[in-house]
Amino acid sequence: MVHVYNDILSIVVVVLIIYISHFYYKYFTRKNPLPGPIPLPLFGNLFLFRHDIGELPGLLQKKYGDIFETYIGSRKFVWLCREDLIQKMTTTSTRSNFHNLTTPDNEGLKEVGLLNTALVYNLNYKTWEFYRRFYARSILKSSFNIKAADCIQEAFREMEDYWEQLGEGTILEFPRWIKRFFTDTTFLMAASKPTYSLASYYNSLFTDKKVHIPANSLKESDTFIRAIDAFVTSLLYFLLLPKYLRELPGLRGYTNNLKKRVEWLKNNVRGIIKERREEIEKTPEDHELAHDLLTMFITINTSRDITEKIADSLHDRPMTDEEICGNFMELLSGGIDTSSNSICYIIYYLSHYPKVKEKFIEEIDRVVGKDISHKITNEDIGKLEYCEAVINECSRIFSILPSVGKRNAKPDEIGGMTFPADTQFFTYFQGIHKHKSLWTDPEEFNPERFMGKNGAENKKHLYTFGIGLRKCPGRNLAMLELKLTLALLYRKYDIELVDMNSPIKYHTAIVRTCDELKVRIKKRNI
Ligand code: HEM
Repeated sequence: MVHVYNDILSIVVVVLIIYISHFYYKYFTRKNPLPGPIPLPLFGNLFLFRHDIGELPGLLQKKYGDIFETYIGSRKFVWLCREDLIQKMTTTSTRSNFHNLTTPDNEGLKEVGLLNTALVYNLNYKTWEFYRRFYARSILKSSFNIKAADCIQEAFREMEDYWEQLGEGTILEFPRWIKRFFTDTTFLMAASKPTYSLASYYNSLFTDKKVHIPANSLKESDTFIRAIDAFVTSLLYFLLLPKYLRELPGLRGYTNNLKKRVEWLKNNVRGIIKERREEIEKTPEDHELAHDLLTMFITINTSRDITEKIADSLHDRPMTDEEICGNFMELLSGGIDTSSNSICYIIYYLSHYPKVKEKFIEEIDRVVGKDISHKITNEDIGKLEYCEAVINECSRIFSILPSVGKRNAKPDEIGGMTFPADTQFFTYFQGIHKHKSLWTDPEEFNPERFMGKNGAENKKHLYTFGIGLRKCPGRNLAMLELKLTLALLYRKYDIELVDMNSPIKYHTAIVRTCDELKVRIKKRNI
């Protein structure tokens, strides 16, 4: 018996040695070798990802230069950290050679049901163009900005009421509040429906006066937030991690949990769509329908269409429930984490740069006025130039999405090297945003670089909202949300960090997520 075991063990060892030798033979004789950490068989450089994935490429850039490679499992990823290396990706035509990172047969995305469902992982340009057209004629329109500004101010008033109840000077865990705030505003804009997420967070604190929330909503709103988080994580997790790693004993539970939460979100959104369809059917033809994104999705190219002439000969059909569901989920996930985390980092930087903060508040007082009952208009927001420069500078120095993935359809040349079709690239925006060839004193927080005559030129090198064809369709709305929220906060309040010595605490899962930012909020003496 012992002999049999020894024989099996010898075979296993021989197979392993052959496998590892073959792996390294292939690795060291690969075409177009780039510098980068040496991968392990089966795992690649996965263990390096114990570092934050926003920071890791920066560390590797210092060691290996502006173009290097890493491996996840056996998949190779080429990192591009200098602006000239991503130039070919700036083209906005669907005939561009550079597309989203996914492939038409990505098994992970198929498994979680996120392939070709909406915009992000859609490789079918006929439907992708239809949805992009929808964004262009809805969210990017100024008429939608009016609705957005109303929703933001409504949710802000609610948040202030809770702060008032908690008492001035109470320490607030700001990332929790602002995420709830953007969840409520985004949902109000998208579906004119309350999610009670601010209310449920307030009720979860030790407060005397609880807010009345309809039964079930409290639990639903927390599950909802967790489901959106799972959705965002899944976008990267299922795209990149091969099945054999997702199914490892330590990861299987996590994988299943993500799938369960994404499924919960889908079912919930399907329910919301069904409810709204019924409401629309019951509304007489001569009555106005709710002016929100959900109604736009449902009525597009129907007799009740409330969108602005989206139809053309190529896009003249209504959307199916599954299309609406996919787009609605992306809309929610695209807008909440990005905006709420941006606000946290802006508060952090403003607190550490008092002169910038002074100028920033001076502009808000000048443009919006000190009358806090004044409803901030879109015209006011348009005039907040320095505020926009602060947002831009913050996203340069601490990029909220440090990198995005791209893939070439045909062989292409980058940096003097020819890459075969289907090479997987990561454009490392954070590296570009701090590259000495582009920026003077890149480590210095200086919003002035986005003001005046140099400002417009510098903005061309800022990739906050991505690049080329897939550039963020929510960018105008995002800018409006950030400027308005900052104006509402700073026109009325002094925001102090509780610990000025603490570095920013965050982790990156696509978006750099602020884990902790304790603040004290007091009314300003105005
Ligand atoms: C501060 C806020 C935001 C930032 C920093 C941001 C950033 C980005 C970036 C970097 C991309 C990837 C672009 C690329 O692949 O090159 C993207 C795509 C996208 N964003 Fe945003 N975004 C923000 C807000 C929003 C909002 C408010 C929405 C929705 C209303 C939204 C919806 C989307 C969608 C649907 C895509 C996928 C586009 C496609 O693949 O065609 N984002 N965003």
